[in-house]
Amino acid sequence: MNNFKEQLSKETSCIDNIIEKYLPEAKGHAEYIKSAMDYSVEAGGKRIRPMIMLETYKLCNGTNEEELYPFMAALEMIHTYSLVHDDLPAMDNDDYRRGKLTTHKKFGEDFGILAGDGLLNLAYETMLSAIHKAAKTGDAQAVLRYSAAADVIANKAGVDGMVGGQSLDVMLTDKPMNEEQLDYIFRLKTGALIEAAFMAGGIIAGCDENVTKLLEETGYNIGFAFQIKDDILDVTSTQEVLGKPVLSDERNNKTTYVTLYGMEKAEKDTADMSVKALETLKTIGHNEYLEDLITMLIHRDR
Ligand SMILES: CC(C)=CCC/C(C)=C/COP(=O)(O)OP(=O)(O)O
Ligand SMILES: C=C(C)CCOP(=O)(O)OP(=O)(O)O
Ligand SMILES: [Mg+2]
Ligand SMILES: [Mg+2]
Repeated sequence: MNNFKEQLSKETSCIDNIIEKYLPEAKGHAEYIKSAMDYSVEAGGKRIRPMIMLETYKLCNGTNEEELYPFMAALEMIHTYSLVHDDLPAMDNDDYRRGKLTTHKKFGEDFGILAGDGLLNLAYETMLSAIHKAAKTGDAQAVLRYSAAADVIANKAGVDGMVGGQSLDVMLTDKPMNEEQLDYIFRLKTGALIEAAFMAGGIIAGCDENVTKLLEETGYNIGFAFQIKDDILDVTSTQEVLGKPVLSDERNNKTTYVTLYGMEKAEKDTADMSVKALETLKTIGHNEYLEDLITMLIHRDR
């Protein structure tokens, strides 16, 4: 595990460097919004989505890592935009994220909204540009793989994915929530992008539809467990460790996995879903680092 921690910190900074290259240079008339976009992404974050994409690519025997970079950056941009908007006064109204002031607190609410818009659009610009580049070289197979990955990412981020999950989450704030509704919210607001990370890594490596299905299933279990753990940490951690306010769910009168099922079941289900994910993954192949990463996610403290 110590070796894993070292590798994790190295890989996280590698991914930081990869993402940075796709961010805008803050200058000209759009300097302020570009600074807000850069600030939001560069504030930090665990980078687990691009990391999962990269490690799944390796698991599926991908051989040219660089082809994945625009898609890794795009997924982190989409994730970051979602956090910037989630923190807005109209939604969770949080002042801290990733150990720093939230984007709207630092740049104003107008630029919190615009920075999110800018990041979401930049994600598609980045993926389309990679697809166009492959088309120009005449590599039809690459165009097919890249466009299939972009299609999955777009769907999982959209109204039948993350946006849909967040919408029900917002609608049921201050209202009672049943198990089926909580399931829908967890599967979509958090699970969908994690599913996209696993699937896009596999698709770009060239895996077939059966493996893509297994990767989606893996992503579902990890994503769900990840959100349960987020609910647990909201009541057990501290702002210093988390980098974002604790007890945010309680303040917003939100039903969480912990309030609905209790802490004991929350802990157990996190562990069980993570084991399920590892079992599915093992039917595809072996990547020790990815397996350690999954185990780390349920034991994480931030
Ligand atoms: C379309 C949008 C805006 C999507 C946001 C999706 C999302 C997972 C937000 C964070 O959830 P959370 O509020 O439970 O987590 P945190 O504790 O990190 O704020
Ligand atoms: C989906 C959820 C629970 C929001 C936070 O995601 P992360 O915990 O991955 O946030 P960062 O590390 O990217 O800040
Ligand atoms: Mg929220
Ligand atoms: Mg929130």
